[in-house]
Amino acid sequence: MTKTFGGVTALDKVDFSVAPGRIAGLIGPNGAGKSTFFNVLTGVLPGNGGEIRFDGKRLNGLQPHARVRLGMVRTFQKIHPFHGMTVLESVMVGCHTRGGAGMLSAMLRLPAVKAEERRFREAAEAALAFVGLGRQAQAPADALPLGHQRLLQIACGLVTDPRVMLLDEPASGLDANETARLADLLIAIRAQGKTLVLVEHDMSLVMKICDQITVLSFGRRLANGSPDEVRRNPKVIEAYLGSGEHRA
Ligand SMILES: Nc1ncnc2c1ncn2[C@@H]1O[C@H](COP(=O)(O)OP(=O)(O)OP(=O)(O)O)[C@@H](O)[C@H]1O
Repeated sequence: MTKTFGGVTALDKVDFSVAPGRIAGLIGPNGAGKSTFFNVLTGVLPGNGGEIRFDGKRLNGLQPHARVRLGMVRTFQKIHPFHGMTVLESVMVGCHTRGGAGMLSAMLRLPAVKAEERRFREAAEAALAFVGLGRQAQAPADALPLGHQRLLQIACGLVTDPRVMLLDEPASGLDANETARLADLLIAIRAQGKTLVLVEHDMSLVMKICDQITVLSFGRRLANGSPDEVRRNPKVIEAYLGSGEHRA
């Protein structure tokens, strides 16, 4: 994958792959290209070169919602809860990416729509229970503390029944206990056979749960391998020490 912004090469022929049912970490100092990578992968930004394949299917040129329908969802570092909605309603919004009933049927409230809404509600309740927010279902979404907001984001992704989840700094702002709970949750999601790709600055979390780690630096792939291989790689140590971001 290659992506340029004017004269800046944010991604320079970055090679990345992850097998089903694995957790991949994408790390690198500030400005390394991690967010750009997610943006091109999800179709928010067009790439300038390269190819994206998902389960053998070429994704280049597909709109973001089409990629979600194929089973690729993303959570964002910045949280934008739906104002005026409950936690449960927020998760139900995500269900509409997999809904079958059309807009007209929805407006006429045909029986098929009611049945679908019931299915959405059940799926949303199951996703909330899975992330540990079952008891908060009726709370206003924007009143949740940050740790719960992050779990809500994950529930919103899970309810679409994705095959791959791209998580943008899921531990950002969490304390040690909340991060430990998040680690358990991500491992439980992997146990369901789902694939996770994690952009994260919390090195202890990345080292603990990732099966593989790719390190970006100045838009290039600096290293790729197991947590142990990456931790011992002198180029990685230098990139982090040089950036003053050594938080391992
Ligand atoms: N929309 C844009 N227009 C111009 N340059 C951009 C744009 N988005 C990113 N860049 C540049 O591309 C490079 C990679 O940025 P990116 O945000 O992808 O890095 P990052 O690894 O996600 O950083 P961080 O850890 O700080 O989020 C940087 O040099 C950045 O300034």
